[in-house]
Amino acid sequence: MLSQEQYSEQLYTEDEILLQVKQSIAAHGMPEVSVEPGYGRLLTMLVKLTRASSVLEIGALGGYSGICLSRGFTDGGKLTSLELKPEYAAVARRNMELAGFGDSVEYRIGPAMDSLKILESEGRKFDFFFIDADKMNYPNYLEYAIQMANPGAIIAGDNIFLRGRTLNTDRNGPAILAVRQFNEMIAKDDRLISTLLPAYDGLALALVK
Ligand SMILES: C[S@@+](CC[C@H](N)C(=O)[O-])C[C@H]1O[C@@H](n2cnc3c(N)ncnc32)[C@H](O)[C@@H]1O
Repeated sequence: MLSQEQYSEQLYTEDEILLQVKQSIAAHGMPEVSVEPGYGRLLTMLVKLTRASSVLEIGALGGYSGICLSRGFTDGGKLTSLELKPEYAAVARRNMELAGFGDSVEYRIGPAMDSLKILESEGRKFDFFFIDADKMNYPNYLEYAIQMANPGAIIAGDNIFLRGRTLNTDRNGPAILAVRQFNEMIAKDDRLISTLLPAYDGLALALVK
């Protein structure tokens, strides 16, 4: 029997551009940990719904989520994408160009915490955040996002269940503790209106009041 996610996905026709992104990720020996297609479509919808024009992505990989986010832009928009590895950012940039978004993306290479500090010092503000990088820093990324949010901004955080490890009380490694802390912040912080979506590996969604 199909899982709920498999059932949902087989209703959609293959997306040639996103398929090409996945092929390039494999060809470069990169890990295939792009956002799940259903959440990619949700990112497009949310950017469009909120008419977000400045989007910050933490974790570019091969550009899959960058394309999904950019597809939501209405009258122009800019994606700032933070990526640790220059070789991954190069693949992401190429894929963004092939998807027609080469002129609307800016990559900042290096540890995202360093890039965030610089962006904050530049006074940058964003309408939309997609957090999808090293889990240890999820609480730090969330705090930066809240600080750099325009009112009404959306924050999305992927993989909040860590393939079940978040729920396993016998597992208490630093990344797991950090994601639990992130989820509690999302749920309890008075500056946010939020929910957690449990499909796939879990997606946290918050609106900054
Ligand atoms: C799950 S993948 C991102 C997937 C991408 N958002 C997508 O859906 O297409 C995580 C990415 O975060 C990057 N990353 C890991 N640690 C990082 C850090 N400290 N700063 C910036 N990027 C980091 C990895 O190199 C990897 O490309």
